[in-house]
Amino acid sequence: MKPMHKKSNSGSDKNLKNIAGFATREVAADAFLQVLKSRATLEDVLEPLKREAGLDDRDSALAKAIATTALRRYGSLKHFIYQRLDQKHLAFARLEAILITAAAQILHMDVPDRAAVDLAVRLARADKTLRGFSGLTNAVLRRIAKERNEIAEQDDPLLDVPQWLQERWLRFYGAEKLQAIAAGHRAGASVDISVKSDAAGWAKRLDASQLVTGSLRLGHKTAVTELEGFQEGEWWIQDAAAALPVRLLAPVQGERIADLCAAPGGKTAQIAATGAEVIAIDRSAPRLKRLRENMDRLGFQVDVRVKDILNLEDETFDAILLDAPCSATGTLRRHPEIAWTKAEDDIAKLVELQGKLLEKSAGMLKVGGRLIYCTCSLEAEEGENRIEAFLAANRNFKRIPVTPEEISLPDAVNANGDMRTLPYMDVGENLKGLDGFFAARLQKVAE
Ligand SMILES: C[S@@+](CC[C@H](N)C(=O)[O-])C[C@H]1O[C@@H](n2cnc3c(N)ncnc32)[C@H](O)[C@@H]1O
Repeated sequence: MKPMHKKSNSGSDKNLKNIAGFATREVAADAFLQVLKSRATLEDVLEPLKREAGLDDRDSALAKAIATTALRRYGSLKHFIYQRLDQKHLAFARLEAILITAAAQILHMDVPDRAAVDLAVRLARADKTLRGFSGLTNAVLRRIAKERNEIAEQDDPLLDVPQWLQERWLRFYGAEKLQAIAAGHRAGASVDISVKSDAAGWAKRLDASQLVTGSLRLGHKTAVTELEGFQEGEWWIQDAAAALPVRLLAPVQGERIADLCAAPGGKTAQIAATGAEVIAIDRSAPRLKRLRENMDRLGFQVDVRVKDILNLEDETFDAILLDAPCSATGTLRRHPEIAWTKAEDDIAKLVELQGKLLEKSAGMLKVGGRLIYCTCSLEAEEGENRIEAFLAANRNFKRIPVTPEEISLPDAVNANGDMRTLPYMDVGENLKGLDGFFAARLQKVAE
């Protein structure tokens, strides 16, 4: 759904707004609200809001951090705010957004309580509809600040997981893993990178840690575009888990490999780096534009095609990577809004599409060829069950089990030999967390 670009209901009181930090808080609260209302991504709604408000880079980064924290902690912040209100439901969603984004700053960010409370009160007073709630805003937020220790004692990562996701993860993973997944999502995500070569050398040059899986992890917040090797195309940003499916594919120089659902191209780059010929296909022209820019920076030659996979003409490949569209519930660490913008119904629709894409991919593979199917979802229907159903219906395919040694993550291989990473897993000494990914490796054994 398209994000709304509705103007906030602000009044014209210049004195209220003319204070440092007001515009940043307004952008954060409105972005939070628009994400929930439009079921859009935070990135999509933030851009126009930041531009309209004329925020500089520093304020843009703060607005993004506030909105991200508020979305990551939405369930618990709402819980603790309503505990301190007489009513069960606030009639105005924008008031709730102001309270939640302010509570996020008070409880989870390095923002002075006074600034967070004062700016929230100003936001309420500057909005004609909410003017009468400025006293309530002040009282609730002051209580949140005063009772932070009590709140911390009652806090539980499960509060930030919607009920429908909790039920699914409890069924599939059990109570202990459910709790660990919820904690993993709260921890957020670092910036991981994949390098063309010399991982140890780049770890030193970038002051990064080398993960057991081979990716590098940045421990600092320097803008990546300013780091050594970025402009020169020596490396690219890619979550440690997202880098594993191509490791399982193990492309060989000279092979013709189809990268299906390729954009924006993290996996395309990995395949191209091996010297294999890559045909990168995706139906989204804007996302493929980003893929082309990425490949240009990295200096990789890739055959890029804007096409719906389901409408591809007959053509065969030595190997195929199918990174299917999915609910992306494995990426809540970096996109916390997904917990609140996706619904259970979405999964059934995606599962149907994944099944069709798998069947289509199977038809385009030569006999003896490898097929990697992967999704960044934690849902069994989009991973384990999808592959079981496919293998049951396609006797000409067999699984080539993944071994723990291949990916250096002993806990990330299930009993069937499929890869299943979870957001809380250890990826090195004192290094935790990667996206939740599923990957299966199949081989076509007969026509
Ligand atoms: C998980 S993302 C791919 C991420 C990418 N492989 C990477 O590593 O950067 C899924 C992609 O599938 C594409 N897609 C969804 N349905 C498609 C279809 N029927 N045909 C082609 N591409 C499709 C979307 O445009 C999206 O870019």
